[in-house]
Amino acid sequence: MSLYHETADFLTAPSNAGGSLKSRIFSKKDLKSQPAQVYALTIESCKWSAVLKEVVENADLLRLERKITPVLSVLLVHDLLLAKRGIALPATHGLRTSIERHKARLGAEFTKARIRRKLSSVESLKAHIEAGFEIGTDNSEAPYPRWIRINTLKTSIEDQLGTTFADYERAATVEAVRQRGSKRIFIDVNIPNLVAISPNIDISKNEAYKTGAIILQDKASCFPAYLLDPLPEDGDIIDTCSAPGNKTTHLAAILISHNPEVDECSQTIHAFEKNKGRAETLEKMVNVAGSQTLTKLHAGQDFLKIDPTAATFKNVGALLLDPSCSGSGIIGREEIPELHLPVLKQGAAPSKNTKRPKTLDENKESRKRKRDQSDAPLDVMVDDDGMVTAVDTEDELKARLTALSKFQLELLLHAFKFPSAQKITYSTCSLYAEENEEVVSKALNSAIAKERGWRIQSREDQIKGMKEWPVRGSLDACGGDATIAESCIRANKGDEHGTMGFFLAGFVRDQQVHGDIESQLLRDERGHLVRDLLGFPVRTHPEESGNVSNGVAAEPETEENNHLEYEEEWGGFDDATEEEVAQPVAGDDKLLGKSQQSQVHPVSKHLPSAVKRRPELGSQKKKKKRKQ
Ligand SMILES: C[S@@+](CC[C@H](N)C(=O)[O-])C[C@H]1O[C@@H](n2cnc3c(N)ncnc32)[C@H](O)[C@@H]1O
Repeated sequence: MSLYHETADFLTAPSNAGGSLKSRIFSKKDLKSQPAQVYALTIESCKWSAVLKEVVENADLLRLERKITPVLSVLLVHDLLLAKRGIALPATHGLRTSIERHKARLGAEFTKARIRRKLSSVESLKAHIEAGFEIGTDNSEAPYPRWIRINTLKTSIEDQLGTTFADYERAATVEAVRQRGSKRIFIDVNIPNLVAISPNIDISKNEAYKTGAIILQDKASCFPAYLLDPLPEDGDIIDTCSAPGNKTTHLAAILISHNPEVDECSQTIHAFEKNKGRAETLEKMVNVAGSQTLTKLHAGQDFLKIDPTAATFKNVGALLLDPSCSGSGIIGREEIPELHLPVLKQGAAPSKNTKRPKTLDENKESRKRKRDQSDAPLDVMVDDDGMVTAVDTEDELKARLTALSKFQLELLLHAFKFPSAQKITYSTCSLYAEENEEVVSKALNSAIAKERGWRIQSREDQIKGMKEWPVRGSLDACGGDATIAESCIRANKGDEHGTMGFFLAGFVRDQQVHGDIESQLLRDERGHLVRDLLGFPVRTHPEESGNVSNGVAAEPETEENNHLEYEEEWGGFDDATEEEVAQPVAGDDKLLGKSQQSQVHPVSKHLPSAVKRRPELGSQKKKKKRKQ
């Protein structure tokens, strides 16, 4: 099948799959063409389709070439007129010859289309298209604006408003930027340094984008790093599942916002990414964003396999968990730019192979229908790692969600084990309660959470923008616990806030209260426990509390204490995890219904409840590394 037929299939297929357009194209196994070529042709042809529709209609191509469908005509005429190498088919191929024999006529109509727009050259027409001005026939609201995070490691919001966005009209609401054909900017009220611009504008060719000064990142995807808010006293940070790196680089920007002197910042972000290919993307993103000096990449490393008590992680005070999930909250088909299809002129008989072309209104209707169908049962699920799973039945969906949630819980329980950790965020871009509130409830009910004093970060203890965010967790999915539901943060796909579907919860603990025994134990240079003659671990300050045998008597013997010794003997083998994963589920709703909209609590003056701690890192060593 040719590049043109394969691309036409993506443009006309009903959208009942999750995942972004990109992931659907790149994960399609039997694609004959290069996925990158299919993706580029889809996007570019849509962008140019208003002009190409005019060209094809005025050249009367559909009447003259009955075998060419409206979608194929847009794709082929796009390449004939605009691609460097023309139509990517052999010179004798039927599709190519049926377009090329009208080359002169199509070229003349293209020139007329440009002149009608009062543009002096093809270059100025290109600039006009890139700026998104050609969506004028449709002023309807698009479901999503384009969210852009200003990367404060490289620039400031003031600089960007004066340069990249200098000629944008300022919008007071996010609704105002969603209007197609507009050129507006909205400054977000919840997340600092975040803006939304009109959806038709392609910013990817802009210098600020290419240099990493601005980063395309959905508003909801900015929630986790903002909620975690790593402060200097939080020490090092772990991003457990990092690629492609949106949240890793956001963490770095927040770190520096609290430590304006980059050289003075002694904190490290440990960025784990299990998949080596994705780790390469992560590295590129970290470099482009300018956060490489703050980030230690653990490429190809599985976070679940690291020892939380290792000396390298002894200063880790905060962890961000954004694990693989079903990806059901990802904005899928809606991201495809509007496609204008040519129609046959009145009176002309439709060609044999051409279904009656739809009018613009009909197209809008069918797109709306396709969007509405996105809640219908899935036949394929594309997760946010691009993994495709066939899901024909409710049982298959359930099995997939069970597997994902088991992994997600395991990850969260592993994060609870870091001795100095006091803050954790857990997030997914899934709409399913199984991967969200239910994971949170199971984690809170786990033995390790209770032993180590982990609790959910209440809404009133959350950072301002998250406390004020109105969409909260599902009460049903939290087993009727209003405090937990209120503490959970959700973002709905397709509501008035213009975000992707997302879930987030914060966990905190007070080190003084839980009296973490591990931090009181003496370790040798390799991080192994130092033991006395009887084999008991020795405390760092034996004069205060004696050895651990005394400590055990003073503190109740816990599974965790036993666990510590066990881990020492067996090199980190962890038998508690499976047991904890098997904890019963709180609440048995299978799929999440409507998100709960709650009243905003009065602004509390309380500090986040996690007790702060000074990092103990040798900053000299790091300063050297950064200068290299
Ligand atoms: C949802 S994506 C992360 C998105 C990322 N946080 C961002 O904002 O750009 C999940 C990533 O976690 C990686 N991953 C999954 N399991 C992992 C594990 N056990 N350890 C480290 N990385 C893991 C996947 O390969 C995938 O790249």
